[in-house]
Amino acid sequence: MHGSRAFVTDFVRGLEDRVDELAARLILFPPLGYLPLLREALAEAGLAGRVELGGQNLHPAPDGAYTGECSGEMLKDLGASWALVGHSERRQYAAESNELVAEKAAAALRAGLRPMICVGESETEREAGQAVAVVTAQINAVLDHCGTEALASAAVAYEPVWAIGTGRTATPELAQEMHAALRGVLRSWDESLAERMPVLYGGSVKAANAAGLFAGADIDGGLVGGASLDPTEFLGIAGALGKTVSTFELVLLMLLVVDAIALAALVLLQQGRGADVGAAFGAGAANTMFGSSGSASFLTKLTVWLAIGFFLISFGLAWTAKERAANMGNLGIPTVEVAAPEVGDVPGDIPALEDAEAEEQLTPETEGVDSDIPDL
Ligand SMILES: O=C[C@H](O)COP(=O)(O)O
Repeated sequence: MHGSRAFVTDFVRGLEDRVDELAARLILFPPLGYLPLLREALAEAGLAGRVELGGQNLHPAPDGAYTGECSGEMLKDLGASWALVGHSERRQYAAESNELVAEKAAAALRAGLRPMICVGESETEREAGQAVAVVTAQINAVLDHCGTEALASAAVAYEPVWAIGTGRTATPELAQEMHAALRGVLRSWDESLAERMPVLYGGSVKAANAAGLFAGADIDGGLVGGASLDPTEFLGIAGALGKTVSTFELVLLMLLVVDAIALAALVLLQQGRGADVGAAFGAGAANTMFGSSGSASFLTKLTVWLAIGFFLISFGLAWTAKERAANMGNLGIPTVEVAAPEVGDVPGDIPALEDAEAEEQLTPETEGVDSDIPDL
């Protein structure tokens, strides 16, 4: 519950020139009242197709006498394509049960929205060694209610309650361990779904820690709260998911192509050397164009310089590719396809973290700001 009309327009202004270079898929979940304004501002900035929108909550019913509520159908009508379900603050402050969250996920699917299913354990649950069991029950409730086929378009967000808006970020190792456990639960339902379903991490993600978190093999992106209120932070976090080819790289690529063509032409030209080279420029060219020593030495020098240029440009491209790869833990949410439903047993052997280990892995950081406008 952050923001204002002015904030929305300023936020989009802060994004507009810098979104194109990002490889990450971006979804904004504004407070409901600002959804139309944000949609309009994004369209004006030319970002309508680039940034997706989602609702922070929805009612399970499609319509009816539910004062103060908003249905999935209404969110869709307002331009949303996603809906958050089971956010820890909804679970905590609105007492949303696993069953209600599952109904909301089904309502989102019915309305043609993609559910972002939030799961996460409280500090007490973690200290009791129940972290994996809690998130397993949370995700199972949704899978059981909706079925794996319907959930092919969904995403999961693991957001440990103790890390939300507290500045206490899960270490990359702890986050990866929980994500691997979640992936294991998904796999127990459907192997294909487990591979395709994006599992995002949320909980005091910042530009400074995003790359480390996103490097986890099972961490496909972030559900960002407080840090997303600052466009620069937001872009920094999204940038940790990779960037598209920069203008510099494009220029290098073009130079490489021109260099390669020139090099190939010169090599072919010099195949006959001497008189043949001169002949290529017309009668007497060898003595008039390149001096008495002939064109061969000039062409040889040119070839050498082009070859040097070729290697330098190649090294430049290799360096830029390396830099990009270093920041590319993941390219964002992959396209999701419908997977065949196949309900299996839920594994009961996923290890919970020991208390001492969990305590050690809770890393205190600076105070964070709680928010409701996450991104991926
Ligand atoms: O909705 C976002 C998550 O609750 C994370 O929030 P946070 O980044 O402020 O900790």
